Formats: sequence, C-alpha cells, structure tokens
Amino acid sequence: MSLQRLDIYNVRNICEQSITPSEGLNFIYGKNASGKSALIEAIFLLGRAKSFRTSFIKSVISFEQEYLIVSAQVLHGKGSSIQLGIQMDGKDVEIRINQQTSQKRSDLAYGLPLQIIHPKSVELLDAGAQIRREFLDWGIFNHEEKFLPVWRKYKKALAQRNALLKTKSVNQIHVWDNELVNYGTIVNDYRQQYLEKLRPVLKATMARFLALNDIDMCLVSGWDITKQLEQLFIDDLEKDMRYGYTHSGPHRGDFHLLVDNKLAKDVVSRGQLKLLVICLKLAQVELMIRERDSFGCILIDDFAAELDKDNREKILKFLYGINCQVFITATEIIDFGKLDEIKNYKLFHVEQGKISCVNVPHGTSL
Ligand SMILES: Nc1ncnc2c1ncn2[C@@H]1O[C@H](COP(=O)(O)OP(=O)(O)OP(=O)(O)O)[C@@H](O)[C@H]1O
Repeated sequence: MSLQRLDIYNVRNICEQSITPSEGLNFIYGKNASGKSALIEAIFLLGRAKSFRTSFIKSVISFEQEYLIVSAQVLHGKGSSIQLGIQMDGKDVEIRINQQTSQKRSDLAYGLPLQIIHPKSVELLDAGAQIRREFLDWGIFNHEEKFLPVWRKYKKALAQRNALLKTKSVNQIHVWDNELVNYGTIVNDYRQQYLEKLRPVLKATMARFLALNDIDMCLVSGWDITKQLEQLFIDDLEKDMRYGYTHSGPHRGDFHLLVDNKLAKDVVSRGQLKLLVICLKLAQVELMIRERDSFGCILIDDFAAELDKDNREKILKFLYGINCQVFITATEIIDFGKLDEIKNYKLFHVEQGKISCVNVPHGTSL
C-alpha cells in the first residue's frame, strides 16, 4: 500500500502542490518554516482525518482560505488503486473514497494506515494514559475489524451511564452496567490478545536499537482485576455519583513499558525513551506487515531531533528493510546519513511551501 500521487491544497503554507512519491523512502529537506511538517501533516490528515499537531483544524487551513483538500491515489497491492480525498473547513469534514462520499473516518484509516513519529511522540511513554490507550486501540483496530463496533458500543453505554450518574437518576443504571460489563470485557480481551502478539515483535525491534535488558510490556485493564467488573460498578456507585463518572472499566486502561521491572520513563535517558517510543511504533507497523502483508505510510517529522548519528543510521536501515512507504523530514540532507546504499528513494526539497523533487542519480553520495 503506497501513495502514488499526492495533491495538497491549502495546508498551512502549502497552497497547491502535487508530488509523485517513491514507493519506498521519501526524504524531505528544507530550512526551518519551509513547510516540511505541513507536508507530513497533509498526509496525516488524509489517513486520520485530524492533525497530529492541533485539534484546531482552522489553524491548519492556509491563512485567509476557507478550506483545505488533500487527495491521493493509493496503490493497494496487485496493481489495484483507490482514490482517497478529504476536505475540511474547520467545522465539517468531507471524505471521498473513489468519488463516493463516506461518513466514516474509519474508512480513511483502513484505506491508508499511517504511523507517525515526531518530536512530541515521546509523550507516548511520559504523558497520561489516554495516548497509550489510543496507541493500543489503533493497533487492534488495524488487526481486528470486530473491535471498532464493540468499542463504540462500550463508549455509548459509558456515555449513557455517566449521564445518569450526573443527574443522579440511577434506577435504570444496571441496564448500562450490563452493557459495560459485556462490551468492556471484550475490549479488554482484545487488548490483552494484541499485547501478547506485539510483545515479541517489540522485544526483537528493541534489541536492534537499545542495549537494555529485561524489557516487558503489560496491560493495565482499568479496574481491579481481582474483582468482577459488575461488582465494582455496584461497590463504586456512590463514588461514581459523587464525581459524575464511571471509575472502573477499559476506558481507564493503559499499558506499562517496564525496564528491569520499573517504568521505562523513570529509569532510561531521554534519548533512550525516544528510541523506545520509536520501537513501539515500528513494532506495530512490523506486526501489521507480518499479519496483513501490507501497511500504508510511516511518517517521521524532524528525523534528527534528539537522535544521534548511529541511531539515525540504524533506523534508516530498519526502514529500508521493511516493505513500506516512508516520508522523513530533516533540515539538512546530511541528517539522513548515507543515501548511496539505498535504492528506490526520492529526495524532495521544500522552500516557502513549494515542493520539488531533486534528481539524484542512484549510487551518488550526497
Ligand atoms: N494556517 C497557516 N497558513 C499559512 N502558513 C502557515 C499556517 N500555519 C503555519 N504557517 C506557516 O507555515 C510555515 C511552515 O511551517 P512548518 O511547520 O511546516 O515548517 P517546517 O519546515 O516543518 O519547519 P521546522 O523545520 O522549523 O519544523 C511556517 O512559516 C508557519 O508559520
């Protein structure tokens, strides 16, 4: 799965640009504020229908413009391709798949699975649990089609229960308790199964980048698993009513990344933490390629940030070795290391929102 052609219209300082990327590695370089991240953001918008930098979409639309559009021809193996498009005006989102309008953001995500690594990605291991839940659930969503409808039903039941808690009208609350127990248990099981599959891939990926012993990953369910969830809803009712929300369930779930049985963020260096996050993200991609034989794009914004030359080389080697389209940005070509050993890549230069493909005869040392 890869972008064959990408058209960007009104994304930050990119007014109107089209590129034909390589199926393999795409290196994007340019000075600060040239528009490299805007290009990465455009691809992310297309696959996730949201920005990775802001929840305020108006700020992504070029100044004084009403809307943005990103569209692409996406090759889906065996020569078949689909046309994906998204238009956003800050209020509404219009998704087009092969010229048909779709209401579902999940259709885009299935059409173009994306993984992104950027300087703030380190939050995956040093910020609150929500970002880790989303990480796990995104992996499961791409593995198991049945997961999303169950998760949606769980969230709907949770919203209903919380609404009853807030108005203290708890007579009918057991109806929602039953739904939450039912769907919540399934969500937790999916997470556990996914984590069991991801763990060995993660350990193998980490071994390539980090000399850390005894790394493990374990699921935090979001409730005291020595007790029945059903019983916890009964026991916690008074507390839940006082705060107006449900304290136990997979919506409070998390995972812990442990190094020598301690939370990674408490024992490793900043650079190591960043590498651990990269490993987690690449392990998800690798698992998906193993199980589904394909992936969409890996996006890496600001490649050189906090990574030393050795690690940048190892990451590039890894990316070169997996069958996947990659977009990587840096301010200097030199940050990409030796490109002469890599075939099948394209180099793009960005300047004031204009993207141009730089011709480098393969085998040339940059
Ligand atoms: N809505 C917008 N409309 C037009 N330009 C914008 C908008 N939002 C931001 N910009 C400008 O777009 C330019 C490109 O920003 P971008 O973050 O893509 O740069 P970059 O090349 O990734 O830079 P750096 O290397 O510093 O991270 C900046 O000058 C920024 O001020």
